[in-house]
Amino acid sequence: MVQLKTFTEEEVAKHNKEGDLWVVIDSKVYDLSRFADLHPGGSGVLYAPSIAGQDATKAFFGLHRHEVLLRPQYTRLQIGTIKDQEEVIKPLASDAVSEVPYAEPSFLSKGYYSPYYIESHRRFQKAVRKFMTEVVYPEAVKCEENGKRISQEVVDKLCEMNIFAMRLGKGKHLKGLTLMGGIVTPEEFDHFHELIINFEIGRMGTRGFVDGLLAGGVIGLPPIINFGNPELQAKIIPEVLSGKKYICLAITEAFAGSDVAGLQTTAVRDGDSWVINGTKKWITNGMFADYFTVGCKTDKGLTVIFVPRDENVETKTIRTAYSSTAGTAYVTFSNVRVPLSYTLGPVNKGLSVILSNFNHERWMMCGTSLSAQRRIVEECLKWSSQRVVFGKPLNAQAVIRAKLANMIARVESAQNWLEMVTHQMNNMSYNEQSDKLAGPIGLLKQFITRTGRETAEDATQIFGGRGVTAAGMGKLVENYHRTSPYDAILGGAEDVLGDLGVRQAMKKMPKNARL
Ligand code: HEM
Repeated sequence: MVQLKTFTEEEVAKHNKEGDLWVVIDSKVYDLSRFADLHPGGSGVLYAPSIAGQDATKAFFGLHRHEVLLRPQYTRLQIGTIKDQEEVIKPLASDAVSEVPYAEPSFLSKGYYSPYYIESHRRFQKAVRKFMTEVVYPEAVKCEENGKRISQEVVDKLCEMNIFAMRLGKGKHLKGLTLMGGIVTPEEFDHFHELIINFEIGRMGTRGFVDGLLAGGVIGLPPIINFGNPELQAKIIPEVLSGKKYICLAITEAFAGSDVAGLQTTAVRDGDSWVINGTKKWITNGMFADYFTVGCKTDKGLTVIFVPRDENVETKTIRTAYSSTAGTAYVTFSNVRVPLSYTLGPVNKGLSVILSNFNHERWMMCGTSLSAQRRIVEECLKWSSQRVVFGKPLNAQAVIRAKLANMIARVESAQNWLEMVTHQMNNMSYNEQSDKLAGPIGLLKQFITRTGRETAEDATQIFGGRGVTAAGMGKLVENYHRTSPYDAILGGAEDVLGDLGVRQAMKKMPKNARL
């Protein structure tokens, strides 16, 4: 390693003009003489008397994210450090938690206790955070921007840790698998471990990639696990869990969304086969899926059928407000023929197969969505303390503090509700969950997505123009503001879910309840 020189502030101050320009940022001396003309913010700003040859730390952090300084092309600009000064602003270690108040769920905050999380969860969280930071995050940023699907290399690493399998929850599909390099056993793995994965995914702030990260499989594979015939299960489950094949769920159509009973894709029996015709819309991961779990109209109801991609299956990209890394597709089935043995669950009773998936999907979205919302709270707390306006930090303004108070209260209340529901899931049988949790999960998802949009609005106001700029300081806020409506639609529209919650409560009203 090259030993960096040390300089005094007086020495740095002499380099304060075009062709000979140094600045100090957080005790580090940068030679910007040649970079000035390439600086995205222009060269003029760098020659200002308060910047050229001076300590520009405050100005720098009012305009750039710390990550700018960590990019290899910019770290090279550092020529030394200031004598007897030490850097204060350091990047977090890849497994570290943020110390910004409310940036993490309270079980991760120093000195706080939790009734739900035990040592196994904390160990697991540390390992998942490290893996996500080192392996997945760089890929997330790249794919979110270029719109390409997740690379096979990263999928292979995810599958080696069995992260994809864990995202399906606890159960028989985990049997015999080594989870996160053996840090938890399949028997020990519970819905809090799973919640941790969802939180680590959501906090990346790359909403399109969150779905590109095989979300289609999280909802497309369970019908095979729960309703497929043994031969189909033996072939498809290992292929998908090992990342060799991709699967998605194809239910929604241009004709029917939340109104599943209105589907128009048909499956007609012909000897030992189904012949499938129709179209599906908004199919997450459809662009790169090898397999489709398809909701079809049959003679007396709905039937769910497993369909491998062949020349009669066509997928076209749907351009949406989030990144096309999610692989959102319009799918056309033209006389697709599959064996009757590919039927998932009872013929004409597919609605129960579809509904059986919903609670888990919605609960998963509560986790990723709330985590994204919490990340925005962290962004706002940081920004409002480092941004100086009218000579004071932004958080010296009462109106900003009032917005922060509401944001914090929203994530903390949703977190506590979500953890309570997760605790119930850990203790209830599947049937008890269907009976008792469909309503609360619907209401909780409505609460998280609605408050998410309020937080997106508040955050955009706090960040100003940066909140609508896709790169730089406000990039996470911009991404969140643009994409938070997704969570209010996918997995059941917000209003429909709120209504479901209330209808479930009405069903359970005691017959003798009177004021
Ligand atoms: C090592 C030193 C510096 C590097 C590597 C650097 C790099 C960059 C980069 C990459 C951007 C594009 C936006 C982003 O990605 O955040 C930018 C924008 C900018 N920079 Fe710098 N910069 C440096 C120092 C400074 C300093 C000392 C100032 C002080 C005035 C400054 C003022 C600006 C301004 C005004 C913008 C435009 C910000 C905006 O559009 O919101 N930069 N800089």
